[in-house]
Amino acid sequence: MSEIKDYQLFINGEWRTSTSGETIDIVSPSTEEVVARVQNGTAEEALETLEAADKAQKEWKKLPARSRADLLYKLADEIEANTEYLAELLTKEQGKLLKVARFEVAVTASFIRYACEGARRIEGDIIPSDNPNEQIWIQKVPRGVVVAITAWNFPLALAGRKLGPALVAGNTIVIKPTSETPISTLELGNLANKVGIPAGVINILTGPGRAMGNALVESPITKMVTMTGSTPVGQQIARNAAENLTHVQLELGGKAPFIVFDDADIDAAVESALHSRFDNCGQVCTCNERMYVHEDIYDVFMEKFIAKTKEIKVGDPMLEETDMGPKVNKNELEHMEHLVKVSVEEGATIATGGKRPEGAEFEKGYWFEPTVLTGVTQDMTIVHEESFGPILPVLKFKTFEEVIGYANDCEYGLAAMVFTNDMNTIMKCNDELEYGEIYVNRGHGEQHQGFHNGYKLSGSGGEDGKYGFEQYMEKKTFYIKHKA
Ligand SMILES: NC(=O)C1=CN([C@@H]2O[C@H](COP(=O)(O)OP(=O)(O)OC[C@H]3O[C@@H](n4cnc5c(N)ncnc54)[C@H](OP(=O)(O)O)[C@@H]3O)[C@@H](O)[C@H]2O)C=CC1
Ligand SMILES: O=C(O)[C@@H](O)[C@@H]1OC[C@H](O)[C@H]1O
Repeated sequence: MSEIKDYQLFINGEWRTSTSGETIDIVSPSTEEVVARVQNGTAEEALETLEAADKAQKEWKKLPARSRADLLYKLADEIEANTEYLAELLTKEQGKLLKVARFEVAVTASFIRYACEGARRIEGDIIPSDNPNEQIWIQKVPRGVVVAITAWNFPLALAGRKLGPALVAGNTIVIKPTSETPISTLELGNLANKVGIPAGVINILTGPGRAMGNALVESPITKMVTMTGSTPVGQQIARNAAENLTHVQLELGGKAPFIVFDDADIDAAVESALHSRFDNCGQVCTCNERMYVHEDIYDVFMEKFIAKTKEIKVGDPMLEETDMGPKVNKNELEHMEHLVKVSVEEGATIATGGKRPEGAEFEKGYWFEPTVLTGVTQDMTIVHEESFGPILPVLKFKTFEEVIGYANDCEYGLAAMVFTNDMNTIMKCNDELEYGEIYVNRGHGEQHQGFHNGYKLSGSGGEDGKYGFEQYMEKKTFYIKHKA
């Protein structure tokens, strides 16, 4: 049994035990052991934190953006300097491979550094007026207090992705990590104090979204909510924020199609399809959630793909040789079993996987085999419901029109992946696929300078890059008339 660490709320630069007297156990997905306890914060503590963040923002926004960035560069350096410690916490709380957890820590620092590069690019406009002796200035100004609500699959990176641009723009932030995986995020509080980020600029509160989350979203002090998570919760947040017309930025669910045309580089497509489905146990928003393979190459493709899938080593995420760890919790594991059951009932065939692995090492933990379903038709549940796990339904197609129709037959619109070497096909996919992010001849994986933008029920507002940075600022228009 490993040591159980108790965490507190991080409010206005101080660690505080909640007056609720209640804690939430954080359970390792690999062992089912309690690895930490976090506070179940109260609505009163949410309000107190928002007030502290609001007060701190009045001073924080006066700092030159470059000075704000200097402090955040130091935070990024500290995150990097604590890679092993933070990575082990991520593996403990989320079950991700230690090598992927190290990548997540690096990405967290990288998200923050990328935001810091924007400190000298907060540009406005000076526009000539129709009136004599008058100018029009449009300035970009911070919104105020930003509430950031994050999901469990990349908890630390999602926090960095939001706090970076929020703080460089001159806002302060209250982060509410998911109750599933909050501990690596909570550690940011210690690092913020260490590098001298002023009290109240970064705050971290824990507690169930329906209580703590609601309290933060519904307050008029909150001037922006940025949330990453499921579509139903995103919709609820949008409803709760509507009362104050609070600006909301949502990164939600997905059901990415992975399309392999008959002229694709088959080996490259197999490799990308494999990683885009099974990395992080399939818990990535842009994952290959359904695969369409042209009938002319289906047999040769699937022989290679299924063989590679069977080679995936499921096991202890702390070990270098492991390829895939567990699902994050019991509910998610049971959701996998449910999806396979429904798929088979609807006529699908399990080509490989489909159940919990056997063996002493899998007695405890939320393990599921990498699963490929064939004989799938477009009307099946698994083609439309997000699995967010290691289950891949595969369908055949004949024509371009047919597969585009299948791909767009979806309530989500986050990401799509396409393998072809034909430029006309690529351009037609760009024109016709209803997705905010399209990957051509490669698997998923955003870059900071891009724009992570979900269509339809996959979100609103978008994140990353210059357009994501813009979300964290308001515009102020200034009409200035002077004496002739
Ligand atoms: N588009 C993207 O970039 C990404 C999308 N996702 C999506 O996230 C989902 C999985 O993540 P998961 O954490 O389960 O998502 P959830 O939607 O269950 O939770 C997301 C966050 O919202 C909080 N929350 C829940 N209810 C409310 C509420 N009423 N008001 C405010 N906050 C609330 C949760 O807190 P708590 O857990 O404490 O209740 C959590 O911090 C998948 O659908 C996946 O597609 C995941 C990663 C990236
Ligand atoms: O949120 C996700 O699932 C992805 O956007 C993921 O989060 C951080 C990584 O950089 C992305 O792969």
